[in-house]
Amino acid sequence: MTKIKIGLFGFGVVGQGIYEVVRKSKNAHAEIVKICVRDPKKPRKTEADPSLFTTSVDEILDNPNINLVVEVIDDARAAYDIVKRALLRGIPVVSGNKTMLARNLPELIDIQKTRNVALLYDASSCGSIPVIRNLEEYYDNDLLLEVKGILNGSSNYILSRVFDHKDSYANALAQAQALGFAESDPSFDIEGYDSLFKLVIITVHALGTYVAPDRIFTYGISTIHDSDIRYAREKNVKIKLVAQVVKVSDRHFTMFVMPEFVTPSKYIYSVDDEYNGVVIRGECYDRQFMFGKGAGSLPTASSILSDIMARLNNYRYEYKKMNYIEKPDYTTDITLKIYARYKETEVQKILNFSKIHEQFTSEESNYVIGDILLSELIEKRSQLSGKDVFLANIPIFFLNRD
Ligand SMILES: NC(=O)C1=CN([C@@H]2O[C@H](COP(=O)(O)OP(=O)(O)OC[C@H]3O[C@@H](n4cnc5c(N)ncnc54)[C@H](OP(=O)(O)O)[C@@H]3O)[C@@H](O)[C@H]2O)C=CC1
Ligand SMILES: N[C@@H](CC=O)C(=O)O
Repeated sequence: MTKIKIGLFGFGVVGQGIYEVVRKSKNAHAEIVKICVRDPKKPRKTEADPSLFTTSVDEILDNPNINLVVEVIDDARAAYDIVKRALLRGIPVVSGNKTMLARNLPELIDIQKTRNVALLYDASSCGSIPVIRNLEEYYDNDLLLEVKGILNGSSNYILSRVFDHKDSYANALAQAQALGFAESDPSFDIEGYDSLFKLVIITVHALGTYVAPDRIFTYGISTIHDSDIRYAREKNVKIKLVAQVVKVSDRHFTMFVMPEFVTPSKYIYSVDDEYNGVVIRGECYDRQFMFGKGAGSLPTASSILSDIMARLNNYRYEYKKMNYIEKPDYTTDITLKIYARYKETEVQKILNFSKIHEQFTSEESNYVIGDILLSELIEKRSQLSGKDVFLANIPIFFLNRD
């Protein structure tokens, strides 16, 4: 069996976890031979031989002994450059970088095909949960109707702390950062972009279709207010940041990321802290549920280790669903029922609701519950930025056969 010789990019939260799990694993037949970082002198929790460190990308890419690149850096542009160069040289890559992947997947898929080289990235979506390989291999048919869930550990950790432990939002965010769950720029977590990037990747493996991130409605949790939490408690629901890709008819699917009111009967209601939960719904089997740690050093590293081991058997994604004869098209022409809470901003002057179900005004805050087109939300998204508006989806069942 060929030993895997790894050139590792990044030695932060995830990189150090990889170093630990590779050392622990007796059957990995893998060894980290070089580690590229920004600052080799930086003090780190995990001790590694100083001679392993470099700041030179070429020192890894030009090393003929290295037969696998593992990329876990927090700079998406630099990551794109490293991963593309490695693949073009025929060096297989394992990456956990969802920002880089979601922005560049079509090109990276093309390079994998033309250069006959593998890029694996299960750790990029839902940390330790093997969601990508399952969607790619097990759900390799067109019975899949929906993939929906909590894809971001940090925002879920914050919501759990605020909701269940009455912690302050700022404190909970600081904890998510200290525990290594949050992105270097935590606005990616709390504004929903991290969930969005994961959803883009998941959709490629669920339905065989790439939708560029800027075409997808994304709303985060940063504007959540005590009154939203009170409202949810009164209704006996929890607020979760939910990402979903759903077939709305035989010919169309939709996708979006936004907070959602979740009732106790739903699997994701009990997904707390940094855990993620993914519900997969299909034509003949109703629902299946995957649950596990979505962020953190060792959980993420264990997923990277699984991809490293998969390379021992030359595993690669085949993107079979991209070649399906009939694939559903992306639509934003669907109606959602949403809760919009605001104080100063006159939401109804910005958002055009097709139907109002409920309205409430008070000195502290106001809300409206109404029906609205997803396309309208996308069009008006920029007008809501920086405003005192919190949105939450009130789920409805979509599938109408056409
Ligand atoms: N944290 C988590 O739970 C998860 C993270 N991920 C993803 O993994 C990646 C890494 O995350 P995480 O470990 O948390 O981030 P950290 O900030 O902890 O570590 C980032 C590492 O990248 C290195 N780095 C940054 N830019 C460069 C560059 N241009 N060349 C070489 N090295 C560079 C840094 O070097 P230096 O140390 O010298 O500054 C650091 O070692 C991100 O893409 C993230 O989205 C995925 C799943 C879970
Ligand atoms: N910041 C991410 C890390 C894992 O992907 C998260 O909180 O889920």
